[in-house]
Amino acid sequence: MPTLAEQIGLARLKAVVARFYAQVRAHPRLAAPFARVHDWPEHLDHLSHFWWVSLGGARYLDYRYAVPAKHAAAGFTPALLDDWLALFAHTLAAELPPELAEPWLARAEKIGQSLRLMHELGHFAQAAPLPTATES
Ligand code: HEM
Repeated sequence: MPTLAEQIGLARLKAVVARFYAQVRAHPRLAAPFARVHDWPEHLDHLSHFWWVSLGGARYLDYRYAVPAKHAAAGFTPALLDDWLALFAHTLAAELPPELAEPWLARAEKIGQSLRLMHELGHFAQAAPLPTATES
């Protein structure tokens, strides 16, 4: 049974990732946090590899991801995650047949839940100074 990554194929996966981030950069709320990305070709390479491996493909890049630190720095919030997931669902439905789009979206939703939990547990607050007792 081929993995989901293999069923999609690397070229098609890369095209989905590129289209998604083009839409992110034009989105009224997601564009601002993503303005911190300066090397878009590199970001797209890293994200394509991230999804390839997340969907069962073999690693082909020697890159260490720093997902909590980067999302803390980017100002991740649950509301932005809702925007992100809605846009991702839209891109997947436009680019892929449902039997490939649906399991990919399910994987994204699971990762989104982990990010939401990290946010709730305060992992993303470490990059910012904690409020002091005198501030209310
Ligand atoms: C399920 C949803 C999401 C997934 C799977 C995801 C995944 C990732 C991954 C794998 C990276 C690369 C990290 C690295 O290079 O070490 C990344 C970077 C980034 N993500 Fe997300 N992300 C999600 C949601 C969001 C949301 C809601 C925001 C809004 C703030 C966001 C903002 C960013 C930014 C700005 C970067 C680039 C940071 C930098 O290079 O400095 N992400 N994301």
